[in-house]
Amino acid sequence: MTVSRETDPLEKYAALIRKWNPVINLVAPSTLDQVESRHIADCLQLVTISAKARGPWLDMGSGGGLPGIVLAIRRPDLPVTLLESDKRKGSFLRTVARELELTNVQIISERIESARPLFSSNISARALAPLPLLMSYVHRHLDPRGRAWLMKGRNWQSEVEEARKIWSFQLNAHESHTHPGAAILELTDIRYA
Ligand SMILES: C[S@@+](CC[C@H](N)C(=O)[O-])C[C@H]1O[C@@H](n2cnc3c(N)ncnc32)[C@H](O)[C@@H]1O
Repeated sequence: MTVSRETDPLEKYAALIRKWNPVINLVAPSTLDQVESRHIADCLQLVTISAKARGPWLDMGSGGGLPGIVLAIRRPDLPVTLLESDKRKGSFLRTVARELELTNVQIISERIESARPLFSSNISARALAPLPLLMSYVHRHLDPRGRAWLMKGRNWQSEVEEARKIWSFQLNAHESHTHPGAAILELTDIRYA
């Protein structure tokens, strides 16, 4: 998957990340030259594997909008909510939504654990929290028939083992093509064990 220059809104998004990053630290400064090849490409994998997803989508702890903004750009048919407690990141996300004319995006600047439950059909999170804690966030905001898409690093198997001590769920792990050993965990039927 490549991001073509100039015409693609993803390229405008990458430019906004580069512009704001010195002020807000949206991605690690050491990865700023890899916004497209690392961060956006990582999120485009989620867009591909979730192609059949329908209904409202919630991205928790969106930060600079990864993967929520990428998803909103590529899936204009989905209403996408970005839940991010950091007010400055919220300002950045509002700027991106306005400049890219993303009419399917809503931003909520609250904490995940105190925001009113959203009962979303889909939930994503990237680099947010260890899986056992993340599951409690997902459980609060996911429709019981919904699907969670959790982007985890190479420790994902041990995180799943830990989470299964508290939670029961169906798991489909999609291997990452951008980060060796990492995976996107697709979870359904989430309940207390
Ligand atoms: C490490 S960053 C990852 C951001 C983005 N998902 C990414 O992959 O670049 C985690 C983000 O989650 C937000 N966050 C952490 N805990 C949160 C909470 N309890 N409620 C809302 N946002 C939270 C932080 O403000 C931060 O922007």
